[in-house]
Amino acid sequence: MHAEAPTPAAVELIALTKRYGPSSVAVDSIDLRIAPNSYCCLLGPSGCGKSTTLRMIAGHESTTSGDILLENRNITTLPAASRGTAMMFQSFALFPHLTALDNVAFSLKMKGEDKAGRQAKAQALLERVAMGHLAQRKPGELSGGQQQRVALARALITQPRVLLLDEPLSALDPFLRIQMRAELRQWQKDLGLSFIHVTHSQEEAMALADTMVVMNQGLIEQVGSPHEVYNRPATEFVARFMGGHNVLSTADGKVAVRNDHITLDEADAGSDWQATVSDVEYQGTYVLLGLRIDGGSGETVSVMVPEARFLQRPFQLGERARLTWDPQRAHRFAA
Ligand SMILES: Nc1ncnc2c1ncn2[C@@H]1O[C@H](COP(=O)(O)OP(=O)(O)OP(=O)(O)O)[C@@H](O)[C@H]1O
Repeated sequence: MHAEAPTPAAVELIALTKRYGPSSVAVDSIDLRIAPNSYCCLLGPSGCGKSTTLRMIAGHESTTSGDILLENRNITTLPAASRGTAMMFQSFALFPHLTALDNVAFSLKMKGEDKAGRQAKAQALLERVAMGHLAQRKPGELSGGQQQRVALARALITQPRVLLLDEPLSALDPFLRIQMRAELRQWQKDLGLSFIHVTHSQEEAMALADTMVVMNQGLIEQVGSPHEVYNRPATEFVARFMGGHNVLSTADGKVAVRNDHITLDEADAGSDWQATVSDVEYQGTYVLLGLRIDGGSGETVSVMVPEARFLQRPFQLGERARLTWDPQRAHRFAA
């Protein structure tokens, strides 16, 4: 009896490392498996190494050591064009003087494919992203969303197995960004490819990802679904970076408690966690309160109170309150 071969990862990184100098480690021996047909977001603050990781996968940056496998094929030293990846950049990097059709057909032209063949393939891809009727427009005559679709078609024309996206939405205004985010997610599902998307936005990563990879200082802090990462942050860094959490020093050590899992009650001198309201921010469906904990530490805690509850007891600036939470919702960090 033969055991079934495990499905290969779309992309696997093995001890992948990038040094820009003897004392500058941009990516520090990371291991990662990205599932086939999944949306993966590399997330982290500026300088954490996410773009360098993406560029190494794309072949736009050499590796210092380690391996990159694409569907079990070692692509670590292959030229970018032979890897089976394609890249979509911030602000899409379309050629302004070429029509949408010629932008999409460009890489086939570079490969020497004849004009009729490459234009037919480019037109078919533009149809696929609902841009067929605008094939003769130049980028300057298209909206931001339409440009994104052209950029996608251009990336897909090389028939990649994995699409790499470097901050593709950051140049768009907030309204379009949210609309385009939904389109990216839909395309990934429709195309059945894996997308690897670099972003510094927690919100964007949570909205898009099947798998989030949170990076910090060249290392991976946590890999998991948005739900796992948000509800069980592995480290203090992840809890603070994701936002929506308070990191509290308790008798049992540091714990993370979501700001919507803390309740405010009347101050009561005999109990722990007495605080003074230092900030009240109305945000529509809820009110966000900042409170300074009593005692020397001056720690502040944020508490998200649903609007209706706040209206029952509208704590004001300078008022005293007591914080409570269900101990089961106080999350301890791994190791
Ligand atoms: N070409 C380079 N030469 C030297 N150092 C570099 C180079 N590119 C990046 N670095 C350094 O490597 C580290 C990781 O950079 P990288 O661009 O991967 O981070 P990032 O998380 O993508 O940040 P950002 O969101 O700001 O682009 C940073 O400390 C950066 O200064």
